[in-house]
Amino acid sequence: MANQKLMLGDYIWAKQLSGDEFDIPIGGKIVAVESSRVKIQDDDQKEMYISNQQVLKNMHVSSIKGVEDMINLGDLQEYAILRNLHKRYKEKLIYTYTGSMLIAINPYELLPIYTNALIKEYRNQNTEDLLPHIFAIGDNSYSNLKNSAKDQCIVISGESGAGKTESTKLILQYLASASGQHSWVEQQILEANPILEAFGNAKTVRNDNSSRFGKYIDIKFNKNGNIEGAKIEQYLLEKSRIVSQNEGERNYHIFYSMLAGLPKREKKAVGPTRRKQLRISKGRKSFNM
Ligand SMILES: Nc1ncnc2c1ncn2[C@@H]1O[C@H](COP(=O)(O)OP(=O)(O)OP(=O)(O)O)[C@@H](O)[C@H]1O
Repeated sequence: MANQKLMLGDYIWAKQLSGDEFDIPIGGKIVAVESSRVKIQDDDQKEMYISNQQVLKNMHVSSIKGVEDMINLGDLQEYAILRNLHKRYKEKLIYTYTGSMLIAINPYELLPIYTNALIKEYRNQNTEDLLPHIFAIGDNSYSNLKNSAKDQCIVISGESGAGKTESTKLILQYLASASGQHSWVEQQILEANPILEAFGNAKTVRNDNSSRFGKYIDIKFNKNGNIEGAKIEQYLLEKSRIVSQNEGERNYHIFYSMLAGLPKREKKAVGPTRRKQLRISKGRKSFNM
């Protein structure tokens, strides 16, 4: 874009020159213009000089403002998608649509966006009138189920620690609440989680509460839309973790819970045997058993 005049205040995309194969263009606002280069400020307020040759193009207005549904991005490229998500995340807007899909970014902090009042707000509302939210996905499924009487499916996927388990619980919380009549079946579905997590979750280097199994949850609704029951199928449990764990990781939570609850004498009898060590220090042997 060497020939086009670059103006102060313009938002541009610029090539990175580090040579890394995963490099993508960066977006920024021009804060200074010189003859052969411009200074830009990126979304983290970091300033850097970019040569005129590195400048790819002006940023589309949809990327400057940010969009709630990325179908509306003028520039539907990986770099524009990542910048949009990053920009929203910084404003604590962790949910963004891409058509009927919802992208969630793990906030790693408790945001005040899962209240009962919000559940009510998302019930039967047009998703376009409200901020993108996981409750809207729950509501969409629930409304489709009621209106079409056809089974619905929500697929939650992502890398370890992305927030799949938390998202599943939030959808269940929404469905339990939306289905109206509070019965103990709904309560049982929600309360089954801690037990399942005790047996199937463990601390890993990426997630203190990592699910080490896949889960298929089947929720049955009656004609009135009330929850009547549920079935949880588990698959691919990481069984090897029971006998060995990588450095910095743990066995399944249940073992620690059991030990924590045992009286001292019993704990000694069933607890992990201490490793025998033979340490030889200056001129004398010491044994740690
Ligand atoms: N919406 C959220 N709000 C606040 N914290 C969250 C949210 N989603 C996830 N977290 C935090 O991130 C941690 C990891 O999330 P989660 O266990 O759901 O990941 P996961 O995708 O299920 O990982 P794995 O595949 O390892 O089981 C949670 O324990 C929680 O602390």
